[in-house]
Amino acid sequence: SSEVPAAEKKRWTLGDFDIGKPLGRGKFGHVYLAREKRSNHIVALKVLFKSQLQQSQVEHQLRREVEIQSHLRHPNILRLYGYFYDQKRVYLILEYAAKGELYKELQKCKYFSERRAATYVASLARALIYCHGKHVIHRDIKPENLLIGAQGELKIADFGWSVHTFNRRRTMCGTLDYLPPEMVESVEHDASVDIWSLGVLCYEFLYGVPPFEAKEHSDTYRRVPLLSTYHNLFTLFPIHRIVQVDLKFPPKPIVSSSAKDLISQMLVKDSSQRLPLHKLLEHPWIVQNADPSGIYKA
Ligand SMILES: CC(C)NC(=O)[C@H]1CCC[C@H]1Nc1nc(Nc2ccc(C(=O)N(C)C3CCN(C)CC3)cc2)ncc1C(F)(F)F
Repeated sequence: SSEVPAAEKKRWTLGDFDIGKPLGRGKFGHVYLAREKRSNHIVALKVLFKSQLQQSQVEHQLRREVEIQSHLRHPNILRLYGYFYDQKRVYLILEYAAKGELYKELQKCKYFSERRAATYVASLARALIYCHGKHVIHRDIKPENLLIGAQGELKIADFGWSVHTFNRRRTMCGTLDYLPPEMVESVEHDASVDIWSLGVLCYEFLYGVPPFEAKEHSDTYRRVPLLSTYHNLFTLFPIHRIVQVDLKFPPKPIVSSSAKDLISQMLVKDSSQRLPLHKLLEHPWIVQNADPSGIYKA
């Protein structure tokens, strides 16, 4: 296919694109469907306002996101083809995920079948093995950061909180739902933080709610960025339930003990004891339920 040339080789401008319908709002601006005129390649154009980036002091995070995501090439990682900017805005040229946002699909279905959940978890594990192999930790794996490609395959997007492990960060990041104990206690953390978050995600795929969610207010604080949750931290969010890992499985919906076994091996406080990702791919629940293509066929 006429691949969109890599970021470093080309100076992009807005004139290179026909802008289509808005796809929705991201954290710092709108996302539009767009077509690159020369190649007719369909992309998503994420428009970020410099003023908002400055007042939130996330420029360095954006630079890191662009640097990291533009060098990753994996079927389950959303491509970042390039970027450009003008007086007021920064534009990210991103892969268009035709089937949209996973969290909306999860809200619509309430929860996924074991086959669908296992297929998604296996493809995310393969993407994370690839990232960790390049010393990249995502650190913010959650439904809101996952998109669905044209064939139904999952795409990890939004590397805004990812880091290259050589310069490990101790900053608080991501919404609390998915933070593993060592990050809640903000001690040194490594790639195993992504294993914890994948365990939380697997639980949420199967039950429709994350394992350590506060029962009360669960709709209000849900899906709001860390900042407001952080402010309500000691009222809204039971971080003690994360640090003590009091993992409970509701009676409904009925979930196989094999799935519970896998989740219990990932949501382990001691990060060195969490099931390694390559072992996850050999777990009976994954082997028996995940579609090897990473594509969930209804
Ligand atoms: C990971 C990150 C945190 N999330 C985001 O950036 C979000 C913020 C807004 C959109 C999305 N960003 C992207 N979205 C797509 N595809 C897409 C999205 C939505 C729909 C959809 O359901 N509608 C248009 C529906 C159609 C029906 N009507 C009724 C509602 C909207 C269909 C396709 N591809 C690439 C991106 C990307 F990431 F490259 F920008």
